[in-house]
Amino acid sequence: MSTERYHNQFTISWDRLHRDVRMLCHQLIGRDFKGIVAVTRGGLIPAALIARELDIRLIDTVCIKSYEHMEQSSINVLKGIDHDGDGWLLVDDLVDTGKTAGAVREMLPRAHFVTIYAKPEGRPMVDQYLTEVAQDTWIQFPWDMGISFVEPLVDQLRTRKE
Ligand SMILES: O=P(O)(O)OC[C@H]1O[C@H](OP(=O)(O)OP(=O)(O)O)[C@H](O)[C@@H]1O
Ligand SMILES: O=c1[nH]c(=O)c2nc[nH]c2[nH]1
Ligand SMILES: [Mg+2]
Repeated sequence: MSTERYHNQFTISWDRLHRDVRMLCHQLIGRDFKGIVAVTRGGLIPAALIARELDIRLIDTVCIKSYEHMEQSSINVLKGIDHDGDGWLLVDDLVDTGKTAGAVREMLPRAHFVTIYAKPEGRPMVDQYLTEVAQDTWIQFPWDMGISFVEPLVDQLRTRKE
């Protein structure tokens, strides 16, 4: 872990993400949305999965950057949107400090805002989320990971002793 804020890691596999998104979709079924606005980049994959489950074809984006790995800087809006979100589903992967969500909420005050994961500081910013994660935990998403070889334990210990 490379910053002071995060002491634990919560690793999400593709399977887990897919299952969690589908569980959130169960809570959204029956609502009639005009379309989805995904918060790039993290919101794009949940948005695609939600669109498939709820049969939504109209998908727009707001493009925001604030983190460089685990370090947050000021919110940089690269692309906004020309409506207030009325009738739209707004999707991001997670809410952490809530700063990104705050900026997005200002742009789309009437949208129904969902995230898959929410940490306590940012939680009040969203209308709905699936799973709460502790504030000091970094959520490691599958698109930021790769499958790699792991040395057998005995070899790891031998290397450490040498
Ligand atoms: O609640 P906050 O503390 O503002 O953090 C949450 C935001 O941080 C991440 O995005 P990031 O800026 O890393 O960009 P990305 O979606 O392109 O990975 C994540 O996807 C959320 O959008
Ligand atoms: O991949 C991520 N995991 C997190 O826990 C997080 N918090 C803010 N931005 C984040 N990105
Ligand atoms: Mg993001």
